Amino acid sequence: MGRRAKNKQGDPEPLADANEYSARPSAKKLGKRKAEADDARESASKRPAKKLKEATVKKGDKKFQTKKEDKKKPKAIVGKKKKKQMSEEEEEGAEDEDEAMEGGSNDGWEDVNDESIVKAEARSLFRDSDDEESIVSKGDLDEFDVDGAEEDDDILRGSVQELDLGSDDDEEEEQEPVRLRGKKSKQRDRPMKIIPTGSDDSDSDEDEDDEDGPITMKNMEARSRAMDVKAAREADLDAEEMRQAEVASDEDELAEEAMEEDAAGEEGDEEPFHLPTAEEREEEKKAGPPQVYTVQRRMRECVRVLGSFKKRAAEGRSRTEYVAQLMSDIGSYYGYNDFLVEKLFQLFPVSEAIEFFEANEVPRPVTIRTNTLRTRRRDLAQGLINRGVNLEPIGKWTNVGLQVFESTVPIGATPEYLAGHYMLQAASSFLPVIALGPQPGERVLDMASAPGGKTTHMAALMQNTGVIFANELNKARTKSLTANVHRLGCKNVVVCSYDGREFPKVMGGFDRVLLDAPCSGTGVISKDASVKTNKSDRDFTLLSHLQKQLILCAIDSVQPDSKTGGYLVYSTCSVTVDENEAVVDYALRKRPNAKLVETGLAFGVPGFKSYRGKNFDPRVALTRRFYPHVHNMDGFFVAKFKVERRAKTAAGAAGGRDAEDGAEPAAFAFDDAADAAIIEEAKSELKRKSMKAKGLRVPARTKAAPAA
Ligand SMILES: C[S@@+](CC[C@H](N)C(=O)[O-])C[C@H]1O[C@@H](n2cnc3c(N)ncnc32)[C@H](O)[C@@H]1O
Repeated sequence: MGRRAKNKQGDPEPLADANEYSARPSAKKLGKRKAEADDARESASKRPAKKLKEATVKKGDKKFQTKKEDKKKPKAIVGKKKKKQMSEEEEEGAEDEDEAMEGGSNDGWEDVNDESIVKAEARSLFRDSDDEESIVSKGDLDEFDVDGAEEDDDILRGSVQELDLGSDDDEEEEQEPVRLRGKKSKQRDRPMKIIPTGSDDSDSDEDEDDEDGPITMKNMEARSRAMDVKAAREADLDAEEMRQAEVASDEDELAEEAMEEDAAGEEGDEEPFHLPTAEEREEEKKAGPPQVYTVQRRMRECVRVLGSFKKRAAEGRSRTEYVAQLMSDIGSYYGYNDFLVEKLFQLFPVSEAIEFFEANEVPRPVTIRTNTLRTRRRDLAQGLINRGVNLEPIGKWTNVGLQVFESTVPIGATPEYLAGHYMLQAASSFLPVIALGPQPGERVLDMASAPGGKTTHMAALMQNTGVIFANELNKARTKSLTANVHRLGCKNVVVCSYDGREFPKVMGGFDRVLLDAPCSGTGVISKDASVKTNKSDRDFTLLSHLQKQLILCAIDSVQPDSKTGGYLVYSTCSVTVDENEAVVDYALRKRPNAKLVETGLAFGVPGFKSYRGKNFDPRVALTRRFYPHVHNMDGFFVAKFKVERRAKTAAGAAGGRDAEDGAEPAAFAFDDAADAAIIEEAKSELKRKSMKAKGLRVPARTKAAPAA
């Protein structure tokens, strides 16, 4: 995977890939963290400008054929195992390109101003779009329709190394094209004359001419025979390619094993690894921060041992000791406080935890959301490309997102930005709005809305109809919210400033509610490193409590009888369970009329059904988690509820919370009563259990359990 591809917001991997990720050993990478992180930092916003030049490929160019053949290669050729090897080669390739750009006439940025390139680039931008925009755009771009249009797009989008970048057709015959892993393309081995027919005495030119000529009674049989032979030969060649690719794959695996052995050999030169005892760790702490090299090596060793404990652990040492050492080293290496390291470490299998901490050191891709109230994505892309912005659609899952790779202008100050054509917005922030799916004409509440990324997205989806109440507790933050609402031309938004916990008292009966809750921000550490050290246990307790209160109010603000909706989406930019699954589970228990439903998001990892001995409602698996190391986006959580009419319960009647009559419940009066009833019941259950354990006679239950 190339530098660009590595940072491109490609279609995020499904869960299966997350598992695969977790299975990948990370220890090897540790020693190279600095270099890789620096490289990634640099590349997160870059892609080789040569891509623009690739857009100049013409119809009939041999590159099309090369790419077409490349497409046939089995996946093994570009499998994950080769990532490292490929990225090294691609870097070399990228350097070559840079040199070419400096010295030659093919300066990538000059190319940007070439209208045809801009159009060709724009064409590649909208290939995956499945929205109206793409339908509209098609006509404009028809002039670029050439044979093998599919392949054209692939060429424009392909990794640089996969392409022959020579711009001169004449030269191409002589030049050895740049190939993946320096392997010779099988395409080049194909005989020029591909149809050895019975009438082989004729020269190849004639054959070709003949092929293009009209089918006549006379040549029909020969032509049919020739086609059969051609098909058979193609099949042979494909089989041969497959075979060779498999051989290549095996060779790569052997090479990788050899590299691992070499590395082990090098390590063998070092002193044997010794896991410090608790006392030694204490002494080391007193002596000041350990050498980076020591920490790196220890982390590598601990991950290795924990990955195969029985085989590799030193005699007499426990798993807990290795884990303790590893967490301590992660803390000092990445700069987290002990509390947060442990909290985050516990979320993943060991090697995946390292991937997560690593990913937090690398910035996420810069992404923008097209404001469809003002423009279309293709027009925006074209305008920005004209200004020297190198961008591409984020992925198939969004038809409004663009990823910015490089820009000669500040993205937050272009005329398009000032005119409200886009919002600078993390890709993960699109997700809750997509999940909520607000409809035109609806009445929507955004309970915690500043600075308005999601509010303005919803306004666009609702086509400026209906009404969105954009609430924000912090008055100072309503300024940026209001500014964005104006800049993006949202006319259906009412900004208000209440504590979210006052809803639905202030206002209720919404078709849809978004609660993008205040959170610890453990999903956005790459943006705000202060989270690493400024969060304590108490913070999480308080936040979780606030989130639980807010979610109940959000549920109560939904109109269960909504003709079009009746949904709530709860989201956070945190990955901790206390702020996510625990809150959702609490809401399910407290509000039996709220049911979890599918988020409708095509990717993401299911929420935890149980965590550290605590079992959640099994439906919690319908929620979705997003991780920096898996999806290359901020850590995020999304849960979607369908709110139904409340059934009359004893507890509801006692608390006066009965929506059967359509009255808005008095938020806290009811909540307290309902909570008290549940607590009371839990206490009596405990008492019953304890009496039973003591062998005492247990009295009959006096109260019916609340509906599950
Ligand atoms: C995660 S941010 C919201 C981001 C916003 N949804 C967006 O997309 O731009 C959470 C917001 O909740 C606000 N907030 C905190 N406590 C609140 C409360 N009790 N009621 C309403 N808003 C609150 C914070 O000031 C913060 O602006």
